[in-house]
Amino acid sequence: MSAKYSIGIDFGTESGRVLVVNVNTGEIKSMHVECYPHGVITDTLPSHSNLLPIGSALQNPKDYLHVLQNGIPLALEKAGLHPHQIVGIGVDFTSSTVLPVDKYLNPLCDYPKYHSSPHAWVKLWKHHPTKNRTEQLLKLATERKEKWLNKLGNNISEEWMIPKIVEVFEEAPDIYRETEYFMEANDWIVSLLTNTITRSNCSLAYKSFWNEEDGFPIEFFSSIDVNFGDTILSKLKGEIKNVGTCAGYLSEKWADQLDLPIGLPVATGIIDAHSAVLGTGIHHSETLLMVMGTSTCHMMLNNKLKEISGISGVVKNAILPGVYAYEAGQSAVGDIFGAYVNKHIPETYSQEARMRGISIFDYLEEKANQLPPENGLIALDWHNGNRSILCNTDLVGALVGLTLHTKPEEIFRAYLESTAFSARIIFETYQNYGLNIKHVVACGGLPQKNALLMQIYTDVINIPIQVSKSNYAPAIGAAILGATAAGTHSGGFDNIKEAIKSMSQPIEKTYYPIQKNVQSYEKKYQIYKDLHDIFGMSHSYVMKSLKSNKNPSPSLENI
Ligand SMILES: Nc1ncnc2c1ncn2[C@@H]1O[C@H](COP(=O)(O)OP(=O)(O)O)[C@@H](O)[C@H]1O
Ligand SMILES: O=C(CO)[C@H](O)[C@H](O)COP(=O)(O)O
Repeated sequence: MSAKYSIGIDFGTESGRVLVVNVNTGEIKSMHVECYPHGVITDTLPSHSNLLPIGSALQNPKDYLHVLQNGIPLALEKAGLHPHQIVGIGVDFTSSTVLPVDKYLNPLCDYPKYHSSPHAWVKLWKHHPTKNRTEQLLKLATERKEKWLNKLGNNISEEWMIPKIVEVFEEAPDIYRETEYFMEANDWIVSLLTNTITRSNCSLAYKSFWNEEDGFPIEFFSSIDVNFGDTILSKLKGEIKNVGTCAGYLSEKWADQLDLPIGLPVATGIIDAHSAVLGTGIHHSETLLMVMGTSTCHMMLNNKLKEISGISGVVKNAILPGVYAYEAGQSAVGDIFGAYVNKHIPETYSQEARMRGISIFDYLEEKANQLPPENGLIALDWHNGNRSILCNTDLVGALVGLTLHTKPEEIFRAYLESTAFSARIIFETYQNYGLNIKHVVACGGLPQKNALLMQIYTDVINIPIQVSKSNYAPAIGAAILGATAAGTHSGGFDNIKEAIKSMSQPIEKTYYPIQKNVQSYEKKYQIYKDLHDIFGMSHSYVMKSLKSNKNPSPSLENI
């Protein structure tokens, strides 16, 4: 009998990856990465010269289709498989990445009349121009004592779906009216492939104020604006399905385009970081997973519900049936290193790296590795705001301790360290609420790319960090869901746990704390925390709750 495979598609911030994974062994038979031709649109829309509002992060939905249309056939060709060896497809996506579509699921940005309106395009998770509106939503929800807020870290983020939709409602009423559905990009892809309208419980619960018990908060929506309340539910309709179920079957149109069998099971979508929990096979409640790339998400599973202020949310059944999944995050990590390397490195460094045939990242890592942890520079890593636990996209980065002699590698190392300190604040918040952390696993692109970074994290948190073998844990997780959607009768699995046992990726390497560095970083971390409080508190929602005589969260009292 020929081996069976599942396709996992991971839509990231800059690119999409298609993996073909053996359902019995987890072997990655082939992989294809497609960079999005339009990338992240921050300044002007294609063929238009009007500047977009600061903080815009839009995308062209055609780029996602490109990943399907090019990526799947190329990955299959590389794998050399017969299409009937594929048992299912799973999709994960960055979130909340949202687009308005018509009743045929066509994106409104494809309509010539809307081509020049930013509100008709995909708003990527890191689209941040909606600060004031989001603050108003939070104020309103807090005043109304909305129950759902407790499970979302007592916060509303600009990175979520509803603030992005309210932005369209208020600023582009014509587009809002003409939108048949606002779709998470993840659900859009799954709905296109299956020719159904399906929504995943995972993105809805973390990003759209929906929950299993109460559904959408319709009264809250009406309190924003009666017209919004009257219209929004119909634009969010679609069958809501749990992660781990089959969303539908590959339509004839897409089967033809992708050269796959008609009727192939397609899994309900999942957020990328959540998918990585499946891909790394984490099931223990005392293990924290860091999904490290452009940003970092800190994921934990637990059978108990704890409502933790400042995290991104806790949702039951979002990753594994019956289990609560916790998410917190840092909205820029690799992005900070990338911005520094691309914009601030002297030409002499780039030349030297080129001459040695290594990347500028590797060159800087080598130089930074020669520095002791005790150097005097400390950075704040808020170049894209602070997602957890201050929940403030307005916050900005800082560098303290510069002299006339500061070298680029010192700054690079300070940035690496600052993201580790920021991660430790999240760790301590989880722990303060009773989520014990005994093991730490790291996956995503960064752990494989920068060993110094991983050693610094290990020394800062003083817990060994296990690095997953695969850079592509989210795509593996998606493939696991594809195999689960297929069921045993088609060569897949009847439940996610069985699929995880066969397909999740092993640990490749473990970093251990170096005690001398642990002590140095302990001191430095205390200074980081002081800076964190001074620069963060004046802006943060914590101050707002203090002003209104509410108790801040225990974790915040401790810092
Ligand atoms: N050697 C390196 N050291 C530190 N950061 C790096 C290195 N190489 C790439 N990066 C950063 O890592 C990020 C890419 O991470 P990756 O996990 O591959 O992407 P994504 O988050 O889109 O899935 C980019 O932001 C890039 O600037
Ligand atoms: O908020 C998210 C998950 O809830 C985003 O998907 C994530 O932060 C972006 O991921 P990446 O850095 O891997 O592109």
